This record gives sequence, C-alpha cells and structure tokens, in this order.
Amino acid sequence: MTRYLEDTATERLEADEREGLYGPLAEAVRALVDASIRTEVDDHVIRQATADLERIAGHLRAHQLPGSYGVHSEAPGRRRTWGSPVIGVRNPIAPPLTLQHAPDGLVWSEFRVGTAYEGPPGRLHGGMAALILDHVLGEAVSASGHWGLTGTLTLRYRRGTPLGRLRTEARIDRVEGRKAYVVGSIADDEGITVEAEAIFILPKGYVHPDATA
Ligand SMILES: CCCCCCCCCC(=O)SCCNC(=O)CCNC(=O)[C@H](O)C(C)(C)COP(=O)(O)OP(=O)(O)OC[C@H]1O[C@@H](n2cnc3c(N)ncnc32)[C@H](O)[C@@H]1OP(=O)(O)O
Repeated sequence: MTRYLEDTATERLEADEREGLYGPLAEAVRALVDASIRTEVDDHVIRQATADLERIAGHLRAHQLPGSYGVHSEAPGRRRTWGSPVIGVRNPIAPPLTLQHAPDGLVWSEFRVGTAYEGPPGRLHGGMAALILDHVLGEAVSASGHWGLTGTLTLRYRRGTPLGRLRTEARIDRVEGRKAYVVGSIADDEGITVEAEAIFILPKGYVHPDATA
C-alpha cells in the first residue's frame, strides 16, 4: 500500500543531502546489472562476485525500512518518490528519468535505456515502454492539478524503439469529472516510436494526496 508521509523541515534538508548519497548507490547497482548481463569472465570470477554481492546486500540489510519506500510529501505538488521504478533516485531498476515540466503543462524527459530493458534484440521491451508512459502520463495529470490512478492505458507501437537515447512526453487532453484524458509518446532521433493515450481516474471517495500534505 502506498504511504504518503509528511516530512519535517529537518527531513527536507536531509533529503537533499541524502539524494547525493543514494543516487550514486543506485547508479552503481545499475552498472552492476549491465555488467551482470554482459559479462564473459571465468566461472570462478562469477562465483567470487556472487559471494561479494551477497555480503554487500547483507551490509545494506542491517538497517532497513519496514516496507516499501512510499511517497513523501514535501509540499503541495512536490513529492519524493525515490522508490519509483521510473524516476526513483534510490531505485536501480529506474532508468532513471528526470522529468521536466514546461509552462504549458507538457511533461517531458530525455533519457537513456540500456541492456536491462531489452525486448526484441537491441530494442526496448514493450512492457518497459508501457511502464515509462504510464508514469509520464500520470505526471502530466498531476502537473495539471488533478490526480488519479490509471484506469486504461492504450499503446500503439508504431515501430521498434532502439535502446539508447530516447525522449518521452505527455500532456493532458481534457478532464471530465473524475476522469483525466492524457496523451503521450516515446521517440528516438527519427521520431515517434510509441504513442499512448490513457484515462486516469480519481477513485470514488478518494482525497487528493496534496489535500492532506
Ligand atoms: C506522483 C505523481 C505522478 C505519479 C505517476 C505514477 C503513475 C502510476 C500510475 C499507476 O501505476 S496507477 C496503478 C494502476 N491502476 C490501478 O491500480 C487502478 C485500479 N482500478 C481502480 O482503482 C478503479 O477501478 C478506478 C479508480 C480506476 C475506478 O474506480 P471507481 O470506482 O472510482 O470508478 P467508477 O466505477 O465510479 O467509474 C467512474 C467513471 O470512470 C469510468 N471507468 C471506471 N473504470 C474505468 C477504467 N478502468 N477505464 C476507463 N474508464 C473507467 C466509469 O465508466 C465511470 O465513467 P462515467 O463517470 O462516465 O460514468
């Protein structure tokens, strides 16, 4: 269950410092994932690396959160989602994306995807494209001052998306009651590879997270 946690001022200050601590850790694990996929070293080196990694995981597990990272509310409209699989500073699974917000409501990001996200050879896994677009479209809803869960996400894979440098963007189309309609895409240097449209729905009786921040 997602947790929405209010930070104290001290925690907010610490958050900026700790981003500089956890970001490099996640980046090191990302590099490890790529190394793990592509290594061709001798068996004994792999066995030694496995033992080393189990030891390192043990160090990190010595003191842990009781559950998932959750969502920390810093201020209305500003949340720290460091566990996110798309933008999470602390999540090595995240590519990660750094989202940009244009004044007209467009949410966009230029990012890289590597071997960990391969579907067809040399190309982005379709499920990963869906993950990225689900999140970026959701951010566009949030940026418009609305909120909701993904009700329906529809993708059109126009052509294969290469691994490497990509761009994604999303914008809200319209809001009808509790339903926000949003569109977006992923593109490579040649243009759009995946188009997306989605309906985000504010669940019945649900209070916007910023209302409790
Ligand atoms: C922090 C900032 C940004 C973060 C971005 C992160 C993005 C991550 C997005 C996600 O991963 S969300 C997780 C995946 N989604 C879910 O788990 C949602 C699960 N489904 C539900 O919770 C409910 O089914 C849902 C909230 C979508 C709808 O439940 P309700 O009981 O509120 O809907 P209701 O039955 O009252 O219907 C309200 C309207 O929506 C319509 N509707 C309901 N479900 C729908 C659906 N699934 N798709 C499209 N329309 C739907 C329904 O027809 C109706 O239309 P009308 O008002 O026109 O009559």
